[in-house]
Amino acid sequence: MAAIQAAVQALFDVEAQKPQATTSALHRDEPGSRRGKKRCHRRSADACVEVGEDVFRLPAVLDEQTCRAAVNEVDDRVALGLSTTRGAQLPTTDVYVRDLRCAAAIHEAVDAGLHLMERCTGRLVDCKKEEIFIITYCATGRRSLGRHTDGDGKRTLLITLDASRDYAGGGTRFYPKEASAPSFVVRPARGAAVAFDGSVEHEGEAVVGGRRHVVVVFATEVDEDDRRPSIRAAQRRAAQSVFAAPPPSPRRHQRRAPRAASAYRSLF
Ligand SMILES: O=C(O)CCC(=O)C(=O)O
Ligand SMILES: [Fe+2]
Repeated sequence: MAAIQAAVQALFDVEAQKPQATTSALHRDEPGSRRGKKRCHRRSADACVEVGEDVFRLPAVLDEQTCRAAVNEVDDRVALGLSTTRGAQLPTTDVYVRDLRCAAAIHEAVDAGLHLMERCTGRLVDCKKEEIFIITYCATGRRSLGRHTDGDGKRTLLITLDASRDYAGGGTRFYPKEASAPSFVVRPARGAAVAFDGSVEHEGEAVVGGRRHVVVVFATEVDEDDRRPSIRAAQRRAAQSVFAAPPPSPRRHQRRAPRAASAYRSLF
């Protein structure tokens, strides 16, 4: 068990790295794939991939149950008229995460996502938890969000809460800074995310069926100050909790130790 714990710890002790252009788990996360339905602690924390300049796909940081709970609560609050909007320029239907019963789980998932963002970009970012919101689109109401940037110096994390079969259209379209590069759409699987530099132009594609819900986090780079170690440690702990399998109970562990150990190794 000690060896397993050490192996898991070693993963998270790796400080910010150059962009991870791995692969596999990501592609298995594509909408519609069976793996998209598994719990996020079964995914590799390294499954981030740069899909365009300064645009990264991240693996699932939220499990299906929490995604469903959040979607239900958001829809209830919208039906009760308890939503906000971002304003005339970018009209949206938003609900603050801080108002949801599952807020703690989403905040932990956001911290895990911010940890992965540091691993992708080499930059430590943080956000104000009370400002995180969920934007909801539906075919018969607010269905899209016009082309915009989120601002220089900002890093945006968007976590998808719906399975791709729950809505038609939708996704985030990116317009690369390189004018000759074509735009592209990212539609992460439920619980998975996309992270990007806020200066990259993007838009919320029109939803033409069903509903789409996205957790929106505007993060900023953390200056070289005393808070860095504690912020980094908190994000690393969140990633450990999200990606590491829960420790087996002592009795189960005694019975099944060899299998558990190999399962851990194949995760990381
Ligand atoms: O819905 C999306 O995919 C984009 C959301 C977005 O860009 C924003 O909330 O600023
Ligand atoms: Fe945006």
